[in-house]
Amino acid sequence: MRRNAVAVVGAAETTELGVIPHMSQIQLHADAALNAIKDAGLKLSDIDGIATAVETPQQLAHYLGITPTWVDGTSVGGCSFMLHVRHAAAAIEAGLCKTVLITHAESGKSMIGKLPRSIPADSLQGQFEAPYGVYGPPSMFPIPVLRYMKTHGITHEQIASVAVFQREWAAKNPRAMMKAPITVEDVLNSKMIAYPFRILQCCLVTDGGGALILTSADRAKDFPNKPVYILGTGESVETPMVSQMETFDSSRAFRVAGPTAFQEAGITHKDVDHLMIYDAFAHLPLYGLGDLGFMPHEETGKFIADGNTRPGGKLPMNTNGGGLSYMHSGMYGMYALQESVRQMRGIAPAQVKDAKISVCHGVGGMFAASGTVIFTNEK
Ligand SMILES: CC(=O)CC(=O)SCCNC(=O)CCNC(=O)[C@H](O)C(C)(C)COP(=O)(O)OP(=O)(O)OC[C@H]1O[C@@H](n2cnc3c(N)ncnc32)[C@H](O)[C@@H]1OP(=O)(O)O
Repeated sequence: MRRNAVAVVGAAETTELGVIPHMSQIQLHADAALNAIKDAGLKLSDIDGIATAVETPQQLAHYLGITPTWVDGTSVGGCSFMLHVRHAAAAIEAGLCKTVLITHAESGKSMIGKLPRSIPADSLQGQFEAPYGVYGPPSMFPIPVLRYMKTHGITHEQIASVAVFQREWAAKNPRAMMKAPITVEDVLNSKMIAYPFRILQCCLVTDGGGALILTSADRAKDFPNKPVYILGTGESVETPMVSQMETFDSSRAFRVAGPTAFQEAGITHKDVDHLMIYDAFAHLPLYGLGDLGFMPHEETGKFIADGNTRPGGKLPMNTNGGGLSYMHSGMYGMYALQESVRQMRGIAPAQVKDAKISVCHGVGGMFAASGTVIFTNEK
């Protein structure tokens, strides 16, 4: 895909975030979508492409009353929206549509208009993992981490520091759910959820959503906001079963998606001003830093614990507070995309000064899938 050929011209979250029991999931979708369309200065009828996961494109088109010429219902968990950006950019470049709405929302906390997730008995996970008690993220995600720690010499304190520094970012963000300062000791003394993860190392369960509007860069100058260009993208999948990962020391999907995006963008790691690494649980930024090639895995824990990703650090990461402190199950990867776009527009609550390149990396279905988008505000 050509660099900078497609731009984000609209971006918005739901009006409220957190606990929203008076809105159903599809209403949250519509709220995010209408806010993004307004942000782009468009009308609903201008949208000719829809990408969405969890709710299907047809449900969303019906609810919004539009008839798109291009749809994408790719649903690979939390990074679906990174893949939607990649697919939408390709579709716009190919002339299949002009203006794409990517939207995601969930009533993750209030469960209004949403069925609880279940693992089908006839799926691979249902047959070979769930019967052994590995059921759902808090019991699946922690399995590889002990092997990761042992192989790469990572300590519990280093992983706890991810939560501590993200809370520092969250304290600067009025919309973050959790803002009170925490220490490494607080994290390691908080309620045990699934060893080794304590509650402060697990993402929040919330209601909310967000949406993006993409169009060709040639048209982007006609929109009210500073365009944010798509410099590079990558995607991959490995396996839905944590027991079948090639290795616990690394994610194969990360190692494909991340470098593909860097290669497409034509940048090196030194060019990155701002980084979002999807943090459903506190260890994921370590895997991301290693697998995306920022540094060897052995150095990731020390790099974070030394404060390099905290406010004022040399690689600002998860600057809205991330899934651990901003909000998570509700927006999934959309919270990371929204923050990358805000940073590139220069309007983030904790704005990184002069940031020109933002890398946004997502994970889906535990380590099953991965998507990376590299944004820039310079054409
Ligand atoms: C799907 C993909 O593709 C990839 C992914 O993203 S997977 C991730 C999907 N999301 C998850 O798995 C969510 C993980 N988190 C959780 O399940 C829950 O937060 C949890 C099990 C960790 C805690 O739930 P719980 O024990 O029922 O806590 P709960 O009784 O709701 O709250 C107790 C207190 O802790 C707080 N709290 C709850 N979760 C918290 C969290 N994650 N971090 C910090 N504080 C939290 C609450 O605000 C509450 O505080 P008050 O007492 O002051 O009101």
